[in-house]
Amino acid sequence: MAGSWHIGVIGGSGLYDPGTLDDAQEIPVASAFGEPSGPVITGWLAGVRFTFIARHGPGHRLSPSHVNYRANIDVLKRCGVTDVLAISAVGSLAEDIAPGSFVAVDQFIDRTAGTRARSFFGDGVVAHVPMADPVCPRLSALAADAAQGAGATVHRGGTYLVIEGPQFSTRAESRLYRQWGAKVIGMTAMPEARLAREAELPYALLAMVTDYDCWREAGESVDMSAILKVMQANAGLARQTLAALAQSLPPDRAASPIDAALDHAMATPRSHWDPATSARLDAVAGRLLKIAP
Ligand SMILES: CSC[C@H]1O[C@H](OP(=O)(O)O)[C@H](O)[C@@H]1O
Ligand SMILES: Nc1ncnc2[nH]cnc12
Repeated sequence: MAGSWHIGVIGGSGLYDPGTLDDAQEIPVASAFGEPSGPVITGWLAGVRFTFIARHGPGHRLSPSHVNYRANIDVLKRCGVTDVLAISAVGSLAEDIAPGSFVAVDQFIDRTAGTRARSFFGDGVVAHVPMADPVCPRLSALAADAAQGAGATVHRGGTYLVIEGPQFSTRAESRLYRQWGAKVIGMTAMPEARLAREAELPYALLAMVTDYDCWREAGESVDMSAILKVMQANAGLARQTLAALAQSLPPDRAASPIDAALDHAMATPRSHWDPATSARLDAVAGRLLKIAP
């Protein structure tokens, strides 16, 4: 069934506000999963609704390990977002992916420490969603086209290696990740992408390349001051990408298979759902809760 687009944007390092949105307002949205990273801003661009949240919060006070990824996705779902576009600063693991360019990521390798809450499920309601293709190809292509239209150099496809951080990698790690075929490295895409899938939200990630990490022979290492310079230049381009995306979205949003990701994922029959857990899942699994058990 076709409907309207409502794009949720998660702004990463350097992107702490969405730029000018028509009718922008901060809306109070509480999550059953705790505090989101910061204010939720909603508004319009070219007649398309956008709702924005800054991943590290105002003033970048949350480290990658302390972002409440569940609350962020849950509040976007509660706002009625249909699709999530994540924007992230990353290091490049490939010579041809230069700082300043963008990568429309299509795969992830998760090397986080396992301490981040990475599922909405458990506690008496068990689900296993497929993650073989973690990125929505439609949203990713639209975002890549929009970034290109805004003037960015865009690489389509590439694996994002997610480390726990907050320290950058050692050279041995960085070189190992290249052997694994990863193209970019960052600290935040997991569990964000997993949670978006559980919430039946098509997810795409536009990675803004800020550095070459530390794998190159020349001996340079990653340096926050160099990263900050690239991030400042990229933030404007990211906002222009949102404007270009709004202009280019098809007028109607055709349904995506990801909108029904939970259909074949539930291990626990509805009759056995824990009542407290199902109350917390009123947004994430709201579609299933509306169907008679
Ligand atoms: C500022 S460099 C390290 C920092 O930037 C990235 O965050 P985000 O994905 O939110 O843009 C990276 O993952 C680290 O958290
Ligand atoms: N080299 C790098 N490693 C991890 N996260 C990053 N974010 C930006 N550059 C990065």
